[in-house]
Amino acid sequence: MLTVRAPATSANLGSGFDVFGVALERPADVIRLEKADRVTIEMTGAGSQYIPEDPDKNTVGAVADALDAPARIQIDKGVRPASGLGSSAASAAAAAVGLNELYDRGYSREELVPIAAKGEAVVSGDAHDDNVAPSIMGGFTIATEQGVTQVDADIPLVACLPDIVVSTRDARNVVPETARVDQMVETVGNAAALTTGMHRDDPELVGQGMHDTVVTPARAKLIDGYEQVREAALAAGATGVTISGAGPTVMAACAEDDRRQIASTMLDAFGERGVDARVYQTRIGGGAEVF
Ligand SMILES: Nc1ncnc2c1ncn2[C@@H]1O[C@H](COP(=O)(O)OP(=O)(O)OP(=O)(O)O)[C@@H](O)[C@H]1O
Ligand SMILES: N[C@@H](CCO)C(=O)O
Repeated sequence: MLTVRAPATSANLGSGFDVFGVALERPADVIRLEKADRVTIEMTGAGSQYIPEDPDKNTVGAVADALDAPARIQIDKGVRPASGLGSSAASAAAAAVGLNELYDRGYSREELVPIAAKGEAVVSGDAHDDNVAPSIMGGFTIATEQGVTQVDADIPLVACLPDIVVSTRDARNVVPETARVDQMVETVGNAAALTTGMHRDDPELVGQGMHDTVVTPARAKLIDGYEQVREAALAAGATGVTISGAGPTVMAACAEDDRRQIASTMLDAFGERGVDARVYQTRIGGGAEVF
């Protein structure tokens, strides 16, 4: 049996809607695979009771189809579904990397990105690459129609996951259809600052570049306590705060020394709203690993 660990990811980072993503050092999905006559899926772990084992409804089923690689697939979820931490993408990424190796298909990591994205299409209707790209390739990724650009980066992060469910499908329905030119100018500036910050491992520049006035305010309404948690994290030293992916996870960038304080402050702020939450003190990490 082959074992693959694929990390949770955070897409968008504010200014990079549907383009930017980072791999997180933790949490992660772990899947085990062996060749079989047909695809079967067994799920355990965080939120696994809510995830269909039917290959037509699970992200890994679409990936196995795309690679023509039937297998018995056991998935241990470290990433809760509908979290904003790329839960569905982590399984798809792990399956793409693992089945490519199991069946010796010979695809590069970059070539596996659109294959894993077929799994994402099963759950959200769209084959966007911004979670599967970092889960497969690690670091900071810029996914466009031209392909994926990857940069290794080291930025401390705090991911605070409230006990609220926001599906990607619902969160996409509230995205505004248009933006003003002044918002476009601001977004380009912030995205450029963030990209430069990733190259320099500079949490200040990354945090500054996470600011977004187009998509994030519309989605914040789906997350009870978002504004309070954001303000509390900034007051505790976060360099930037935004919604992770489609939410409800709230993501803060910070300096290493401030991470612990920011984590407890974010938990307290959700607690004051009566919302249970869990927090990951994490950082940008590597992509899927085969054992
Ligand atoms: N292997 C899988 N792992 C997780 N969720 C899956 C899987 N296969 C299918 N799903 C379904 O995908 C949905 C969760 O995916 P969704 O994209 O909404 O959340 P997410 O991946 O945590 O968030 P985001 O993409 O915003 O970071 C759930 O309805 C779940 O049942
Ligand atoms: N870019 C996507 C990521 C979620 O899968 C979104 O924010 O809708």
